[in-house]
Amino acid sequence: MKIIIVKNKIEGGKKALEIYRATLKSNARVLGFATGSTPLTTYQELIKSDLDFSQIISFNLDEYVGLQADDPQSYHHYMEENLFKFKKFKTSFLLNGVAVDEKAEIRHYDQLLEKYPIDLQLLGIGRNGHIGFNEPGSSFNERTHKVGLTESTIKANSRFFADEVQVPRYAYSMGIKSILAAKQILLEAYGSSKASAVLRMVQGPMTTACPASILQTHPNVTLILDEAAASQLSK
Ligand SMILES: N[C@@H]1[C@@H](O)[C@H](O)[C@@H](COP(=O)(O)O)O[C@@H]1O
Repeated sequence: MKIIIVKNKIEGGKKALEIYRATLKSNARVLGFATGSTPLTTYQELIKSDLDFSQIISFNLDEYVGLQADDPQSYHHYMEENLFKFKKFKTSFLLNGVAVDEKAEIRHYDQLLEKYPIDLQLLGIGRNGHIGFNEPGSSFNERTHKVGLTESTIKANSRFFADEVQVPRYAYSMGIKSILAAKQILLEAYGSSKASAVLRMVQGPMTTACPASILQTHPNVTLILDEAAASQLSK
């Protein structure tokens, strides 16, 4: 894993932009995006940049089950507001949170991912080490699937909702196997609340108890961390 330490998430966004620039230059055609507060400065840098995404296909990691695309808390809405309305993409694939046939939706997403392999997957990390919505205990061998969210994730994500009761209890997520299939992975983590998850991801044993620890096996992972998120790593 290549680790880049930055002062803060603003600087992190600028470093991430350099990585996107290099990736697009090397003819990448498919980008995988993430949601949450972490990638926001990266999206701001992409928006301000001269990068052209009009020939780029994008995927998103996950979506809440039960939320319509235009629901303000949906990840569709997040992507629209924070990136897509400013930068035009060729096509953007997201899981449909209100699909009537859940199994067909999952199968379809896997087929799309197989057809358009991801060149660069952006990730955040949950405080419990989850990536996408692959919670502790998730199999390393799963592709897209439906997950029940843990209490800690529901609590952490409730800050985006009026109250905790409104946080959906289920989500669709690309699985660990789909994430590992990306040619390159960029994970960003900022703030002391992520320090223990970062430690377990980088220096802990590889275990499903910390889903992000599997990234130790991927040949091309870059971490952008601020000093607080990196504070528990041994030098
Ligand atoms: N499904 C998302 C993850 O993709 C994200 O990485 C995580 C951390 O969010 P934040 O960046 O807001 O800390 O939250 C959610 O659970």
